Amino acid sequence: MKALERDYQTVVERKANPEEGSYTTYLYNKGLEKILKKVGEESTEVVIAALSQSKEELIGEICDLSYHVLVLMAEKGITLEDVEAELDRRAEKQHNLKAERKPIVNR
Ligand SMILES: N=c1c2ncn([C@@H]3O[C@H](COP(=O)(O)OP(=O)(O)OP(=O)(O)O)[C@@H](O)[C@H]3O)c2ncn1[C@@H]1O[C@H](COP(=O)(O)O)[C@@H](O)[C@H]1O
Repeated sequence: MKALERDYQTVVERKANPEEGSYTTYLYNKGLEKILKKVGEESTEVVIAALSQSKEELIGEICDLSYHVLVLMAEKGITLEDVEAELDRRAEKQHNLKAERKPIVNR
């Protein structure tokens, strides 16, 4: 997804070059615990929105969570390619398992 790639590049850039007034820089300065706290908070807000709010509000909360996960990834040196490689590995594994499955014979 292009927006995720763009935002990931932005948060990585903020790590290399901190900017005054940047929320991302604020998070890095606060450190890992603060980033993890935000990921936890935003996850809970996604759950609440899914249960009781509109689709638009849920999309907003998913965006907040995605952004904070990107900051966590940059903080931990994880790239989008790392995540993509793991997703590909899982898809390949599921594909192979599916090929091995015996068809269910209807009686
Ligand atoms: N996608 C986001 C994004 N989503 C959410 N947020 C910020 O996340 C914060 C979360 O709001 P909260 O009310 O939960 O938190 P808060 O009360 O403001 O602050 P704390 O609880 O963290 O103390 C808000 O201040 C939002 O502005 C984001 N901040 C930045 N981005 C992206 O990151 C880019 C760089 O932003 P800066 O680093 O600010 O230049 C931007 O161009 C955006 O693309």
